[in-house]
Amino acid sequence: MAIDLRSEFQAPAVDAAADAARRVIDALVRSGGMTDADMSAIADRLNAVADDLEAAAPPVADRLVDMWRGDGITRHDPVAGPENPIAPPLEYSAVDSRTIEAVTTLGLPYQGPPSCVHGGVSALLLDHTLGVANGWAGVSGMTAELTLRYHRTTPLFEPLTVTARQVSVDGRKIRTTGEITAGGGTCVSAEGLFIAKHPPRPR
Ligand SMILES: CCCCCCCCCCCC(=O)SCCNC(=O)CCNC(=O)[C@H](O)C(C)(C)COP(=O)(O)OP(=O)(O)OC[C@H]1O[C@@H](n2cnc3c(N)ncnc32)[C@H](O)[C@@H]1OP(=O)(O)O
Repeated sequence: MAIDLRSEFQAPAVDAAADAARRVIDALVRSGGMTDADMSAIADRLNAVADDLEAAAPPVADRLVDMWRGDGITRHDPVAGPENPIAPPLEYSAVDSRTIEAVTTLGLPYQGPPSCVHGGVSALLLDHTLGVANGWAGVSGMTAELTLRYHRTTPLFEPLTVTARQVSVDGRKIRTTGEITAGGGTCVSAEGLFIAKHPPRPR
């Protein structure tokens, strides 16, 4: 069952623009210096798009309030946020009442070792996914500790399954585990300690 706690804030045109930006990021990294494209002209065109966006954008303080409307999963975060071009984005499904998963395939912008996912990117995906699992299970908090074990390299260009499960809640201490698997094998596993605390939302 797909987890969709943000349907009231759907913005298909915004998501489509973010998707286009993801294509641009991927194509830029893929091109590097090995392209016949006129990169100076492309830089001018991209800057023209940024000029249009900046001219029409709200003050940051107003946007921060807007980002934190509602109580569900955010739309702007760097892992699952459909409106954030640096998010793959992950789309979560419920496995059971305390477990969630998402399947994603990462490309060149997320590379660390040759043809493999950067370890910091794996940490980002797991931190956030453990946090969302906590929200899904009903008690969430902030990351106090995140312990990772990199069992083997995590491949680019192959489907990755990112899973997280809330294991226990003891007072304010929430313990959550997760892993990234590829082809049925564990690439990265994570253990997190979260403390039930919620910074005030911008108003
Ligand atoms: C649907 C919605 C989806 C929502 C989905 C959203 C998903 C987003 C997920 C993103 C997660 C993040 O990246 S969060 C961002 C990264 N994390 C942070 O920035 C956190 C920075 N740290 C802090 O703000 C603070 O240190 C806290 C909140 C972690 C704890 O501070 P505190 O609230 O003052 O609590 P404090 O009294 O110190 O500690 C409470 C108890 O926890 C223990 N404790 C505290 N920290 C630790 C620690 N590192 N290791 C061990 N134990 C610790 C203390 O010993 C104490 O135990 P005892 O004496 O009671 O036994």
